[in-house]
This record gives sequence, structure tokens and C-alpha cells, in this order.
Amino acid sequence: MTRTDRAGRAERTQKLLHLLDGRPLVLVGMMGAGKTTVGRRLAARLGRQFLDSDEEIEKAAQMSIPEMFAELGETEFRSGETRVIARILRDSDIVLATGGGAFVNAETRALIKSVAVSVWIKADFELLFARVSRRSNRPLLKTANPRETLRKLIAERYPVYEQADVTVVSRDMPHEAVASDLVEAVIAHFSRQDQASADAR
Ligand SMILES: Nc1ncnc2c1ncn2[C@@H]1O[C@H](COP(=O)(O)OP(=O)(O)O)[C@@H](O)[C@H]1O
Ligand SMILES: O=C(O)C1=C[C@@H](OP(=O)(O)O)[C@@H](O)[C@H](O)C1
Ligand SMILES: [Mg+2]
Repeated sequence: MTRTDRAGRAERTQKLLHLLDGRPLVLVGMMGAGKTTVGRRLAARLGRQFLDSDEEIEKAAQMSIPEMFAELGETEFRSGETRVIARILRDSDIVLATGGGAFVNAETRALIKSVAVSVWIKADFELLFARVSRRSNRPLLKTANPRETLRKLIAERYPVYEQADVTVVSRDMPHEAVASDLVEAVIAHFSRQDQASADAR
């Protein structure tokens, strides 16, 4: 990256921080979309603390997510997820990567919508499937036909993820490029909001 690119990026970062005004930035979307990876990079860029709800649940329960699903069941995992996210969102100035099912829960979604700026990292089926197939740490996909399961989850969840404040599409591109697109998409969201309130005046 050239010095001019770096200066441009720093300027956009500062602009985003100003627009967020302390509000948490919360990443939502399907397993494999890149919430954890992109969220961590974005937080480093913004100089904000990064939290991942899955990691926090694992710390609180002192077991891994696959162990939680196997030993306690999904319902218990979901109530832990809701509690952990409510606790995390008491803090400002953070970037939070949620687990793929978190925003689907009405209570969690209402909380996120009330205190944070939410961003759906959207990716197409093949990209998601290729990424989640690399690791076996997602219990929901341990089915006889994981492709069909992923398709079904996408069909159920995309209408809900659409309720995020901002959507950014992740194609097959480096994490840093997704992070940059995300910064631009959130800035554009605030500009549209400003325009809408100016039009209403
Ligand atoms: N933009 C990207 N380019 C290449 N690989 C990616 C990208 N984003 C995520 N990945 C990879 O895909 C996998 C899933 O990413 P992760 O951040 O864990 O997604 P999520 O938290 O949304 O489930 C990881 O192995 C990660 O390294
Ligand atoms: O989509 C889901 O319901 C889940 C997604 C996972 O997180 P990632 O989206 O970070 O993979 C994790 O919370 C759990 O396996 C359930
Ligand atoms: Mg994750």
C-alpha cells in the first residue's frame, strides 16, 4: 500500500469512528461469511476492542461450541448466546462478531438493533460451503447432507439478515478488501440517513 493509500484509509477510518460515535459495530451473517476474520481486522483498523460471541460463550461455559451442542443441546447454547451478547453490548467502542444464529433470535436482534450498527456480511452459497467445509467445528452442519442443510439455513435466514442496517457482499477477495468495503458501506449508510432526514425537513 502506498503512503497516499494509507492516508486515505486512515481518513475513512476516522470518518467511520466519528459517525459511529461510540456505538458498537456488530457483524451478522451465515457461518463462513467471514464475521470473525473480518471483524478482527476491522477492529484493529479502528483501534477498537474485538469480541466474538462464540469465543465469549466458550469462555463462560468452559467448553467448545461442538461440546456445548453435544452435551447441552442447541437450546442451551442459544440462551447462553443471548446472555453473552447482552453483556457484551453494555460496552461501547467495540466490534462484535456474532455467531450465525444470533441475529435470527428476535430478542438478540432487537437488542443489537437498539444499541449498535449492524452489518450483514453476505456471501453466496458456494463460497460459504467451500469455507465451512474446511473445518468440522460447526455442529449445525454435521448432518447427512450438509449442502442441503446450508441451503435450508440460507433460505430461512437471509430474510432476517436483511434487517441489518447495512449489507456488504463478500466475494472471493482478501479479508482486508472486505473490511474496506464494509467501512465504505457503513459510511454510505450514514450519508443516506442524513439525506433522508434533510429531505424530511
Ligand atoms: N475474505 C476471505 N477470503 C478468504 N478466506 C476467508 C475470507 N473470510 C473468511 N475466510 C475464511 O473462511 C473461514 C470462515 O471464516 P470466519 O471468519 O470464521 O467466518 P464466520 O465467523 O462468519 O463463520 C475461515 O477459515 C477464514 O479464514
Ligand atoms: O449459524 C449458526 O447457527 C452457528 C454459527 C457458528 O458461528 P459462525 O457463524 O461464526 O460460524 C456458531 O455460533 C454455532 O456453530 C452456530
Ligand atoms: Mg465466527
